[in-house]
This record gives sequence, structure tokens and C-alpha cells, in this order.
Amino acid sequence: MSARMMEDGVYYVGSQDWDRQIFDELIPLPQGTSYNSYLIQGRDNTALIDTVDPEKAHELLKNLQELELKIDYIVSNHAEQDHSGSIPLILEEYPEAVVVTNPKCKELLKNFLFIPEDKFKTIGDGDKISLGGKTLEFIFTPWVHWPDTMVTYLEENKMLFSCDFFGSHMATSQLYSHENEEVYSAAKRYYAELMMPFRPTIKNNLAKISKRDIKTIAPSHGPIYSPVNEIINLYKDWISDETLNLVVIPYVSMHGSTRVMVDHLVDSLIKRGLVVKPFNLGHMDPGEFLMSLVDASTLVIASPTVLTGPHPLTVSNAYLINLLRPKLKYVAIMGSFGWGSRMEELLKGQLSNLKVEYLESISIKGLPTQDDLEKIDALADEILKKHESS
Ligand SMILES: Cc1cc2nc3c(=O)[nH]c(=O)nc-3n(C[C@H](O)[C@H](O)[C@H](O)COP(=O)(O)O)c2cc1C
Repeated sequence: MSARMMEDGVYYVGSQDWDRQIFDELIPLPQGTSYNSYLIQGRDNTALIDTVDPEKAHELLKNLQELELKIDYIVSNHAEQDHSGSIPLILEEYPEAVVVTNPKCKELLKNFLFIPEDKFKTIGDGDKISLGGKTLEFIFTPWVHWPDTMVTYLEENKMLFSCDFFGSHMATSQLYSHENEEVYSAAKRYYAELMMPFRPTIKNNLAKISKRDIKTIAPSHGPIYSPVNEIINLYKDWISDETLNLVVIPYVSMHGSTRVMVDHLVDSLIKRGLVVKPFNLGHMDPGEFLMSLVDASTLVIASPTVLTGPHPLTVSNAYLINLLRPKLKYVAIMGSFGWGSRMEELLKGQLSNLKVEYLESISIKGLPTQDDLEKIDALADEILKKHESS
């Protein structure tokens, strides 16, 4: 994508990555992604806000060359390489530029990219730099999602350059959220995959940045938000303690017995008026699964026993759930085994970060009998009771 003027003296100079399919070797990208970089031209000085993934450095450079401007400052909001990785190249091309960042980000940039000490201008929380008619304020937002994360506020334009905060993985020719409503679902996916563990710090930092009058939020991935109310309200909702009347059931079944249990539970919950989302861990979109955990009240993990413990797919997903710390209220474990199992004990040990109430587990030898199915109905009754009371 070529450089695009957003407002007088503010340009989009980033890159759309239409082809990228996976991020961090972990997160599938059904809509690609973008690395957003912005150029702000003041009367006296020019600042580049973040760069792009090194894979796309040539596009950033082309966009900057089109504009034929000098660069005095490269503001680095966050040291992760998808934003900072092209800084060394930009420093080579624009040797007069200095990297403006906070002390934590500076240390990381030195470690990741070998940027020399004399290339930095270190700023503190709330510090400002005037470019001449354009004033940049730096607001530290630690742990959204790394210790170094900060945002940059352009006072005159009421624009917040939020880096990963409010980001979405989406390649699109439509630069603004009002042109592409899909951004809100992509932003929820991004929140679920990256931001969910940082709910408490997001809460504080949202309050901190909300003290500014913000007309536009320009993140470093995905479309730009203008107006900003909808994304801010969605974030408030996601980080709140409120959960929905939703039961999420990740399951695995090798020979069908656990599957019979899951199918019965799904029917039983639907009959009781609950919303249910089953996910076959062997065939699911992990992003959809994690999005469902943003709002769910109850998680029921269903797995057969394999070599005394849960199936390895269950183990890896339980590990991820524990890291992401969704705001679940209730968890139940169920599954089929052959002769002896430690699945319940091992899974509970894996989920130690979750502040949840455990409902009674259901372990069944082989294929469920009529009695076993009644136990599953009793679990559905219990879930309904819990949801009604909370
Ligand atoms: C590779 C493998 C290892 C197993 N290990 C155990 C075990 O350690 N303990 C046990 O009780 N059952 C074990 N089983 C038996 C399964 O737990 C049992 O067949 C169960 O009913 C499978 O549920 P499913 O039909 O949902 O796959 C094992 C099965 C397989 C295929």
C-alpha cells in the first residue's frame, strides 16, 4: 500500500500483509495482518511512529521515499519486532534520526536489534515532544501486553497511536473502521489471543488514556478507529467481570465415547435454554475457541484418558487456557476411560491460574450407559442453576 494522507501532516506509511497465515508461530491469521506505521510532519520536525515487520521493510521505505521528508524521530511504542524490526534499516537510510522510547523498550531494542546507545532519546511517562504545531505525548501503558508498551498521543489531532492496544489482525484496503465493520470481530480475536491475560492492567491503562480527548485510535495492526466509542466500549465489556450465559466445551474423542457424552451435554444444555459452543480440538479454529472464552461463564473440558492423563490435545489447550486466564466462573471435567485415570487431578493442576468453582466431574468407563447420561443431565441442571444465580 502506498503512503496515504490521513489528516493534514499525518500519513499512513505502513504495510498490509495479505499472505501471512500465522503469527508468533501460534496464532492463525484468517484475514492476514497489517503493520501500521505513521508519519507525522510538524513545522520543524518529522516523527515516524513505529515501523513494520522486517519482511515488509522495503514497503515502508518506498512509502517514506515517496513523501520526500526527513525523519528526526522514530517513536518506538513497543519493542516487538513486528513494529521495531525495521528501525535499523530506517536508521541507515535516515542517519540523522533518533529512536524515541521509554527505558524498558530501549533495553529490549538494544537486545533484539543491537541499536547503539547513542541512537536513543529516552522519555518518561507524560513527556512531550513538539514537532512544531504537532505535539506528541508519551503515555506508558505497561503490560498491554509487554512491560515496555506505551502509546503516543498527538494532541492537536486528538489521535492516539496505540500500537498493539486495540489492534486487530486484518489486511484491508479500507483504512478506517467505519469502512469495514469486520474489524470489531477481528479485534475480539486479537484481544482473546494476546490481551486477555492482561485484563487488570488494561483496566488501569484504559482509565489512564481515557483522560485524553481521543477522536481517532490508530493501532499498529488492523484498521484505524474513528469514531472510537465502539472499540472502547467493547474493550470495557471484555475486561469487565461480566460473563454471558454461555458454556464452552472443548473436546477430543478417539473412539467416540467422549463424543457421545459431549453430544448429550450439548443437547441437554440447549434444552435448558443455555448457549453452547462445542469445539473439537482436533479440527477447530483456535481463534474462534479463544474468542468464546472472552465471555463464557462455564467451561466443560471433555477428554478421553491417554496413558493415565488427558489426551495431549487437551493438555496443550488447557495449558493455553491457563496462560490466557479467561474470566470463567465454573469449570467441569468429563471423559471416558478404560481401566484407570488421573485425568481430573492432572487437568485441575494445569488450570491453577483460574479463579473458578469446579462442578462435579464425570468419568465414565467406556461408552456411556443410560445412568451415565442422566449424570450428564444433572451436570446441565447444575450449570443452569449456577448461571441463574450469578
Ligand atoms: C493410546 C491410548 C492410551 C490409553 N491409555 C489409557 C489409560 O492410561 N488409562 C485408561 O483408563 N484408558 C486408557 N485408554 C483407553 C481410553 O481412555 C478409552 O478407550 C476411552 O473410552 C476412549 O474414549 P474415546 O472413545 O472418547 O476416545 C487409552 C487409549 C488409547 C488409544
